[in-house]
Amino acid sequence: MDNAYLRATSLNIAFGHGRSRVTVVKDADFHIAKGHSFGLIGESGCGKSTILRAVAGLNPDYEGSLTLNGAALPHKRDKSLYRKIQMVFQDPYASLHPRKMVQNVLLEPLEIMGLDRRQARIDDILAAVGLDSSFRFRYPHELSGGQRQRIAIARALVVEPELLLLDEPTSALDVSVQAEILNLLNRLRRERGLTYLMVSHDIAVIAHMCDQVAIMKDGRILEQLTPDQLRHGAVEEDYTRQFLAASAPEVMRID
Ligand SMILES: Nc1ncnc2c1ncn2[C@@H]1O[C@H](COP(=O)(O)OP(=O)(O)OP(=O)(O)O)[C@@H](O)[C@H]1O
Repeated sequence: MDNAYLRATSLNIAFGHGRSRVTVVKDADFHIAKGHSFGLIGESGCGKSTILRAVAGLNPDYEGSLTLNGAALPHKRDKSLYRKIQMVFQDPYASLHPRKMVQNVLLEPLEIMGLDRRQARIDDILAAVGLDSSFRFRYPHELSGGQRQRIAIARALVVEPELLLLDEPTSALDVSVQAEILNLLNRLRRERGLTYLMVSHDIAVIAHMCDQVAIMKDGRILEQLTPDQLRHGAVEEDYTRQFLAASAPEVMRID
Protein backbone atom coordinates (compact mmCIF):
# COMPACT_ATOMS: atom_id res chain seq x y z
CA MET A 1 0.00 0.00 0.00
CA ASP A 2 1.38 3.37 -1.07
CA ASN A 3 1.19 5.74 1.90
CA ALA A 4 2.02 8.74 -0.29
CA TYR A 5 -0.74 11.23 -1.02
CA LEU A 6 1.03 12.65 -4.08
CA ARG A 7 3.74 10.66 -5.83
CA ALA A 8 5.82 11.62 -8.87
CA THR A 9 7.77 8.80 -10.50
CA SER A 10 10.31 9.33 -13.30
CA LEU A 11 8.68 12.63 -14.17
CA ASN A 12 10.11 14.08 -17.41
CA ILE A 13 8.86 17.29 -18.95
CA ALA A 14 10.05 18.73 -22.26
CA PHE A 15 9.11 21.75 -24.34
CA GLY A 16 9.45 22.39 -28.07
CA HIS A 17 9.72 20.04 -31.01
CA GLY A 18 12.44 18.41 -33.09
CA ARG A 19 15.87 19.85 -32.58
CA SER A 20 14.61 22.65 -30.37
CA ARG A 21 13.06 20.19 -27.91
CA VAL A 22 14.50 20.75 -24.43
CA THR A 23 13.89 18.54 -21.40
CA VAL A 24 13.47 20.84 -18.41
CA VAL A 25 12.46 18.26 -15.77
CA LYS A 26 14.51 15.06 -15.72
CA ASP A 27 13.55 11.84 -13.93
CA ALA A 28 12.07 13.58 -10.91
CA ASP A 29 10.94 11.25 -8.11
CA PHE A 30 9.29 12.50 -4.93
CA HIS A 31 6.30 11.83 -2.71
CA ILE A 32 4.31 13.73 -0.12
CA ALA A 33 2.38 12.14 2.73
CA LYS A 34 -1.13 13.46 3.44
CA GLY A 35 -1.05 16.62 5.53
CA HIS A 36 2.64 17.23 4.89
CA SER A 37 4.35 20.11 3.14
CA PHE A 38 6.99 19.52 0.47
CA GLY A 39 9.22 22.25 -0.98
CA LEU A 40 11.05 22.51 -4.29
CA ILE A 41 14.00 24.86 -4.23
CA GLY A 42 16.70 25.81 -6.72
CA GLU A 43 17.98 28.49 -9.05
CA SER A 44 15.74 30.30 -11.49
CA GLY A 45 14.94 28.09 -14.49
CA CYS A 46 15.75 24.75 -12.82
CA GLY A 47 12.21 23.44 -13.44
CA LYS A 48 10.37 24.04 -10.14
CA SER A 49 7.29 25.77 -11.56
CA THR A 50 7.15 23.29 -14.44
CA ILE A 51 6.69 20.44 -11.94
CA LEU A 52 3.99 22.41 -10.12
CA ARG A 53 2.16 23.14 -13.36
CA ALA A 54 2.20 19.46 -14.35
CA VAL A 55 0.72 18.47 -10.98
CA ALA A 56 -1.89 21.25 -11.37
CA GLY A 57 -2.95 19.85 -14.75
CA LEU A 58 -1.84 23.04 -16.50
CA ASN A 59 0.84 21.18 -18.45
CA PRO A 60 -0.56 17.84 -19.63
CA ASP A 61 2.53 17.12 -21.74
CA TYR A 62 4.68 15.09 -19.32
CA GLU A 63 6.12 11.59 -19.18
CA GLY A 64 6.35 9.36 -16.13
CA SER A 65 3.60 9.11 -13.58
CA LEU A 66 1.78 11.27 -11.08
CA THR A 67 -0.50 9.56 -8.58
CA LEU A 68 -2.91 11.00 -6.02
CA ASN A 69 -3.90 8.67 -3.18
CA GLY A 70 -2.48 5.77 -5.19
CA ALA A 71 -4.55 6.47 -8.32
CA ALA A 72 -2.94 7.74 -11.52
CA LEU A 73 -3.65 11.40 -12.23
CA PRO A 74 -4.87 11.58 -15.83
CA HIS A 75 -3.07 14.03 -18.13
CA LYS A 76 -6.45 15.61 -18.94
CA ARG A 77 -8.18 16.56 -15.71
CA ASP A 78 -11.87 16.57 -14.92
CA LYS A 79 -13.73 18.89 -12.56
CA SER A 80 -13.41 16.62 -9.53
CA LEU A 81 -9.62 16.82 -9.73
CA TYR A 82 -9.66 20.61 -10.04
CA ARG A 83 -11.65 20.58 -6.82
CA LYS A 84 -9.02 18.43 -5.08
CA ILE A 85 -5.96 20.28 -6.39
CA GLN A 86 -5.84 24.06 -6.24
CA MET A 87 -3.02 26.50 -6.85
CA VAL A 88 -1.97 29.87 -5.43
CA PHE A 89 0.19 31.96 -7.74
CA GLN A 90 3.06 34.27 -6.96
CA ASP A 91 1.51 37.58 -7.87
CA PRO A 92 -1.90 38.41 -6.42
CA TYR A 93 -1.94 41.62 -8.51
CA ALA A 94 -1.88 39.57 -11.71
CA SER A 95 -4.02 36.66 -10.53
CA LEU A 96 -7.11 38.66 -9.47
CA HIS A 97 -9.26 40.24 -12.18
CA PRO A 98 -9.24 44.03 -11.57
CA ARG A 99 -12.95 44.49 -12.29
CA LYS A 100 -14.21 41.56 -10.23
CA MET A 101 -15.52 42.20 -6.73
CA VAL A 102 -14.17 39.81 -4.07
CA GLN A 103 -17.67 38.31 -3.74
CA ASN A 104 -17.58 37.27 -7.41
CA VAL A 105 -13.97 36.07 -7.24
CA LEU A 106 -15.06 33.62 -4.56
CA LEU A 107 -18.44 32.78 -6.11
CA GLU A 108 -17.02 31.68 -9.45
CA PRO A 109 -15.25 28.48 -8.29
CA LEU A 110 -18.32 27.54 -6.20
CA GLU A 111 -20.51 27.88 -9.30
CA ILE A 112 -18.08 25.93 -11.48
CA MET A 113 -17.97 23.10 -8.95
CA GLY A 114 -21.75 23.27 -8.37
CA LEU A 115 -21.45 23.65 -4.60
CA ASP A 116 -24.33 24.72 -2.35
CA ARG A 117 -24.48 27.19 0.60
CA ARG A 118 -22.48 29.70 -1.41
CA GLN A 119 -22.85 32.82 0.76
CA ALA A 120 -22.09 30.83 3.92
CA ARG A 121 -19.00 29.28 2.31
CA ILE A 122 -17.80 32.73 1.22
CA ASP A 123 -18.21 34.20 4.72
CA ASP A 124 -16.53 31.15 6.27
CA ILE A 125 -13.51 31.25 3.99
CA LEU A 126 -13.08 35.03 4.40
CA ALA A 127 -13.02 34.54 8.17
CA ALA A 128 -10.55 31.67 7.78
CA VAL A 129 -8.10 33.94 5.94
CA GLY A 130 -8.57 36.72 8.49
CA LEU A 131 -10.89 39.09 6.59
CA ASP A 132 -14.36 40.18 7.72
CA SER A 133 -17.39 39.82 5.47
CA SER A 134 -17.33 43.51 4.41
CA PHE A 135 -14.40 42.49 2.14
CA ARG A 136 -16.95 40.77 -0.11
CA PHE A 137 -17.77 44.13 -1.62
CA ARG A 138 -14.22 45.32 -2.33
CA TYR A 139 -12.37 45.36 -5.63
CA PRO A 140 -8.74 44.24 -5.90
CA HIS A 141 -7.46 47.84 -6.17
CA GLU A 142 -9.02 48.54 -2.77
CA LEU A 143 -6.89 45.83 -1.15
CA SER A 144 -3.29 45.77 0.07
CA GLY A 145 -0.89 43.18 -1.36
CA GLY A 146 -1.30 40.97 1.70
CA GLN A 147 -5.10 41.23 1.54
CA ARG A 148 -5.04 40.31 -2.15
CA GLN A 149 -2.99 37.22 -1.42
CA ARG A 150 -5.46 36.32 1.36
CA ILE A 151 -8.24 36.52 -1.26
CA ALA A 152 -6.21 34.37 -3.67
CA ILE A 153 -5.77 31.80 -0.88
CA ALA A 154 -9.51 32.02 -0.07
CA ARG A 155 -10.36 31.48 -3.75
CA ALA A 156 -8.21 28.32 -3.79
CA LEU A 157 -9.62 26.99 -0.50
CA VAL A 158 -13.31 27.86 -0.94
CA VAL A 159 -13.87 24.59 -2.88
CA GLU A 160 -12.21 22.61 -0.04
CA PRO A 161 -9.26 21.10 -1.92
CA GLU A 162 -6.90 18.50 -0.43
CA LEU A 163 -3.69 19.56 -2.15
CA LEU A 164 -2.56 23.18 -2.41
CA LEU A 165 0.16 24.10 -4.90
CA LEU A 166 2.01 27.24 -3.84
CA ASP A 167 4.19 28.97 -6.43
CA GLU A 168 6.34 31.54 -4.61
CA PRO A 169 3.26 32.66 -2.65
CA THR A 170 4.96 35.53 -0.82
CA SER A 171 7.75 36.68 -3.11
CA ALA A 172 5.68 39.54 -4.59
CA LEU A 173 4.83 40.87 -1.11
CA ASP A 174 6.52 43.35 1.20
CA VAL A 175 8.81 41.65 3.69
CA SER A 176 6.59 42.91 6.51
CA VAL A 177 3.58 40.92 5.29
CA GLN A 178 5.41 37.82 4.06
CA ALA A 179 5.56 36.24 7.51
CA GLU A 180 1.84 36.92 8.11
CA ILE A 181 0.89 35.06 4.94
CA LEU A 182 3.28 32.17 5.65
CA ASN A 183 1.91 31.82 9.17
CA LEU A 184 -1.64 31.91 7.78
CA LEU A 185 -0.75 29.13 5.30
CA ASN A 186 0.80 27.03 8.08
CA ARG A 187 -2.29 27.46 10.26
CA LEU A 188 -4.67 26.60 7.41
CA ARG A 189 -2.68 23.44 6.65
CA ARG A 190 -2.90 22.31 10.27
CA GLU A 191 -6.58 23.17 10.69
CA ARG A 192 -7.73 21.67 7.40
CA GLY A 193 -5.34 18.73 7.05
CA LEU A 194 -4.11 20.13 3.74
CA THR A 195 -1.13 18.83 1.82
CA TYR A 196 1.22 21.45 0.31
CA LEU A 197 3.61 21.34 -2.63
CA MET A 198 5.50 24.61 -2.60
CA VAL A 199 8.04 26.28 -4.85
CA SER A 200 10.38 28.98 -3.62
CA HIS A 201 13.84 30.30 -4.25
CA ASP A 202 13.89 31.52 -0.64
CA ILE A 203 15.42 28.98 1.72
CA ALA A 204 14.15 30.73 4.84
CA VAL A 205 10.59 30.47 3.50
CA ILE A 206 10.98 26.80 2.58
CA ALA A 207 12.58 25.96 5.94
CA HIS A 208 9.68 27.69 7.75
CA MET A 209 6.99 25.93 5.74
CA CYS A 210 8.12 22.46 4.70
CA ASP A 211 8.70 19.02 6.26
CA GLN A 212 10.85 17.94 3.33
CA VAL A 213 12.76 19.93 0.72
CA ALA A 214 14.03 18.85 -2.70
CA ILE A 215 17.02 20.73 -4.11
CA MET A 216 16.83 21.02 -7.91
CA LYS A 217 19.53 21.74 -10.46
CA ASP A 218 19.07 21.77 -14.24
CA GLY A 219 15.79 19.87 -14.08
CA ARG A 220 16.99 17.17 -11.68
CA ILE A 221 16.25 16.66 -8.00
CA LEU A 222 19.74 16.44 -6.53
CA GLU A 223 18.81 15.53 -2.98
CA GLN A 224 16.03 15.76 -0.41
CA LEU A 225 16.49 17.20 3.06
CA THR A 226 14.54 18.03 6.19
CA PRO A 227 14.47 21.68 7.33
CA ASP A 228 16.86 20.74 10.17
CA GLN A 229 19.35 19.26 7.74
CA LEU A 230 19.00 22.44 5.68
CA ARG A 231 19.58 24.69 8.69
CA HIS A 232 22.59 22.74 9.81
CA GLY A 233 24.08 22.37 6.37
CA ALA A 234 23.90 18.55 6.67
CA VAL A 235 23.96 18.03 2.91
CA GLU A 236 25.45 15.41 0.60
CA GLU A 237 25.98 17.37 -2.61
CA ASP A 238 28.60 20.08 -3.10
CA TYR A 239 26.13 21.98 -5.27
CA THR A 240 23.60 22.12 -2.43
CA ARG A 241 26.28 23.38 -0.05
CA GLN A 242 27.26 26.16 -2.48
CA PHE A 243 23.62 27.03 -3.21
CA LEU A 244 22.77 27.27 0.49
CA ALA A 245 25.88 29.28 1.34
CA ALA A 246 25.23 31.73 -1.49
CA SER A 247 21.50 32.01 -0.94
CA ALA A 248 21.09 32.37 2.78
CA PRO A 249 24.30 32.33 4.80
CA GLU A 250 22.49 34.14 7.62
CA VAL A 251 19.83 31.42 7.90
CA MET A 252 22.04 28.36 7.50
CA ARG A 253 24.95 27.51 9.72
CA ILE A 254 27.35 26.56 6.98
CA ASP A 255 31.08 26.43 7.71
N1 LIG B 1 5.82 26.71 -21.84
C1 LIG B 1 7.16 26.66 -21.98
N2 LIG B 1 7.74 26.57 -23.19
C2 LIG B 1 9.07 26.50 -23.34
N3 LIG B 1 9.95 26.53 -22.31
C3 LIG B 1 9.45 26.63 -21.08
C4 LIG B 1 8.03 26.70 -20.83
N4 LIG B 1 7.82 26.79 -19.50
C5 LIG B 1 9.06 26.77 -18.92
N5 LIG B 1 10.02 26.67 -19.87
C6 LIG B 1 11.47 26.61 -19.63
O1 LIG B 1 11.68 25.57 -18.70
C7 LIG B 1 12.75 25.90 -17.82
C8 LIG B 1 12.28 25.75 -16.38
O2 LIG B 1 11.33 26.76 -16.08
P1 LIG B 1 10.59 26.89 -14.69
O3 LIG B 1 9.67 28.07 -14.77
O4 LIG B 1 10.01 25.58 -14.32
O5 LIG B 1 11.80 27.21 -13.73
P2 LIG B 1 11.78 27.67 -12.22
O6 LIG B 1 12.77 26.83 -11.52
O7 LIG B 1 10.38 27.64 -11.70
O8 LIG B 1 12.32 29.14 -12.33
P3 LIG B 1 11.81 30.50 -11.65
O9 LIG B 1 12.28 30.43 -10.22
O10 LIG B 1 12.51 31.56 -12.42
O11 LIG B 1 10.31 30.53 -11.80
C9 LIG B 1 13.20 27.31 -18.17
O12 LIG B 1 14.33 27.23 -18.97
C10 LIG B 1 12.02 27.85 -18.94
O13 LIG B 1 12.45 28.79 -19.89
